[in-house]
Amino acid sequence: MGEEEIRSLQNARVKEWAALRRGKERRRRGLFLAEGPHLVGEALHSGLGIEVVLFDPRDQTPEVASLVEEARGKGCSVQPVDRRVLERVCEVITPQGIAAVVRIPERPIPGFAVEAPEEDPVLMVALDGIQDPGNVGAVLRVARAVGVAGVLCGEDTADPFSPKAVRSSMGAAFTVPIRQGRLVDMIWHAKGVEPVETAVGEGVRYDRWNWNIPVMIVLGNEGRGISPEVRQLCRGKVHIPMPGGGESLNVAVAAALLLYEARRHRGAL
Ligand SMILES: C[S@@+](CC[C@H](N)C(=O)[O-])C[C@H]1O[C@@H](n2cnc3c(N)ncnc32)[C@H](O)[C@@H]1O
Repeated sequence: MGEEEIRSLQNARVKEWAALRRGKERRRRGLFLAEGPHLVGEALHSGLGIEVVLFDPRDQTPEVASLVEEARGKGCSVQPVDRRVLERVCEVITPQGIAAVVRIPERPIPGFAVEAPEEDPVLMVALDGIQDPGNVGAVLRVARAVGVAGVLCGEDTADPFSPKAVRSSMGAAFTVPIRQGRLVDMIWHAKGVEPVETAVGEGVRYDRWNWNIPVMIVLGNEGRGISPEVRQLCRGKVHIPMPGGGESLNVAVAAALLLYEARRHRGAL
């Protein structure tokens, strides 16, 4: 193979990797990008399928060098690339010398297509039209900390595998079971799990709700809240009091308060 041919093949691969910055391409190929040493490390330690680890051999910190060694030891494909290739592929301005192309995980969600254990009532989260990937990532981060069974992301919710959501989840997107699709259909599918609406100033105070049953905390869009069609499926409504005033809480802050309260009620903290 001539040099010209090798260069054009390499260019085609770089184009394919860079295309993963687009949601449509991620879904079509079932792949996403983990950018920087922290996320590449999380991807390696979470046992995800790694297509290829890209690193800049001229900018190897000890952290990058040890990740490359670990990836090689696990039998992953490892590809040295120029710094400009990393910059072209990644969304962050400084990917710190390493990135990985990773397979989107499909982890089973108890109570959703697979049987849930009776002794530990399912705690799930549903995101209805959360637009900011930073908020989606922050919800995933708290969902992992609390130990939820899974997070359902409606089709109008920002992609949890976008570079920004993955970054703000700090790798929680790799381990929390996630499903993406039409939220109404997914709520129907989660049989025996009670969807609970969350809304400012409406329904029962969140610390007076019975969290000891299988429950799905439904969180709404940053502007309009939960859509009417999803509201219709909810069997209860809770709110977090805001005695100091303000229009509402940030959705990830609300998620944290609600999830920790549910866990505390179950005596699991
Ligand atoms: C920024 S708020 C949306 C505010 C929207 N204007 C409304 O009235 O629903 C985004 C989401 O965060 C959650 N949320 C925010 N503050 C809340 C509160 N005080 N009690 C319960 N949920 C809250 C709800 O899920 C809400 O749909």
